[in-house]
Amino acid sequence: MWRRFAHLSLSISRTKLQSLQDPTVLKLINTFSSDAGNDGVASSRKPFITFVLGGPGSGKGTQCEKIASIFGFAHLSAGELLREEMSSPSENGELIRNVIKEGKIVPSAITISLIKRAINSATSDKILIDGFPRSEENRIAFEKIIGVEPDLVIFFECPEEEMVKRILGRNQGRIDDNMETIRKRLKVFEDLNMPVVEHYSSKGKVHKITATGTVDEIFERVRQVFASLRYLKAFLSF
Ligand SMILES: Nc1ncnc2c1ncn2[C@@H]1O[C@H](COP(=O)(O)OP(=O)(O)OP(=O)(O)O)[C@@H](O)[C@H]1O
Ligand SMILES: Nc1ccn([C@H]2C[C@H](O)[C@@H](COP(=O)(O)O)O2)c(=O)n1
Ligand SMILES: [Mg+2]
Repeated sequence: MWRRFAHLSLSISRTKLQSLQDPTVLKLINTFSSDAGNDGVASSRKPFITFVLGGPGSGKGTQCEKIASIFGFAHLSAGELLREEMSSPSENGELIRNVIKEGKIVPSAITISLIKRAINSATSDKILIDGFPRSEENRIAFEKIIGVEPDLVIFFECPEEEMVKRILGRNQGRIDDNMETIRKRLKVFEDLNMPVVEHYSSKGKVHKITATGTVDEIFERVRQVFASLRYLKAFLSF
C-alpha cells in the first residue's frame, strides 16, 4: 500500500499533498486500502465513520442528504431511528416519546442498538451518523460498545435565532418542533452536546462549518471537506 501511496504523492499537486498529511485522510487510506489487497476478505474492512453534529435546526439532516447522494455515504439519523422506533410497537416506544417531547436524551443503550443495526445493514462502508453523540454518555458508550472512534466529525455552527426560525418553519409534524421543547433542546445542546464537540476538537477531528446562508452555500463548504477524501478514493480504488 505504501508503495502505491509514494507513487500517488509524486503525481499530485502541492495542495493535495498537504491534505494527505491530515490524520483523517491518512486514516481513510488505512481504513479502505489495507486489507482488500492482502486476503481479499471484505468483512475485515472497517467503516469510515463521520459524526454530524450541530444544534437543533442547524441543518444536519438537510446537508447529510446531499453528502449521501453526492459522495455515496449511508445516512443514519439517530433522531429518525428513534422516531421510527417510537412509532413501532416497541417496548421502548413510550419512553422515547416522553424523552423527545421533553427535549432530553434517550438512554445510550437504546440509541446505540438502533445505530448498530443500521450500520450492519448499510450498503456503504462510508457512514454518516447524524445527531449522535448528543452527550458524553452517548460518546463513551458508543466507543465502548461499537469499539471505534469516528474518523471525522462535522460540526454545523449556527446562531440560535436562525435555528429556531428553521425549526418553526419545518412543518413535518414533529412532537418536539414547538417553542417549549425547542428551548429545552437548545439548553441540552449547550450543556450536553457541546462537550462532545470540544472533546473531538481536542483530538483534531472536528471540521467546523458555518451553517448560515443558503443550503447550497453551506453545502459548498461541506463539499470541500469531503472532496479531499474523494480525491484519494479515486486514486486508491476503494
Ligand atoms: N440553509 C438553510 N436555510 C434555510 N432553511 C434551511 C437551511 N437548511 C435547512 N433548512 C430548513 O430548516 C429546517 C431544519 O433543517 P434540518 O432538519 O436539516 O435540521 P437538523 O439539524 O437536522 O435539525 P434537528 O436536529 O431538529 O433534526 C428544515 O425545514 C430545512 O428544510
Ligand atoms: N443521540 C440522540 C439523538 C436524538 N435524540 C432524541 C432527542 C432529540 O431532541 C430528538 C430528535 O433528534 P434530531 O432529529 O433532532 O436529531 O431525538 C436522542 O435522545 N439522542
Ligand atoms: Mg435532523
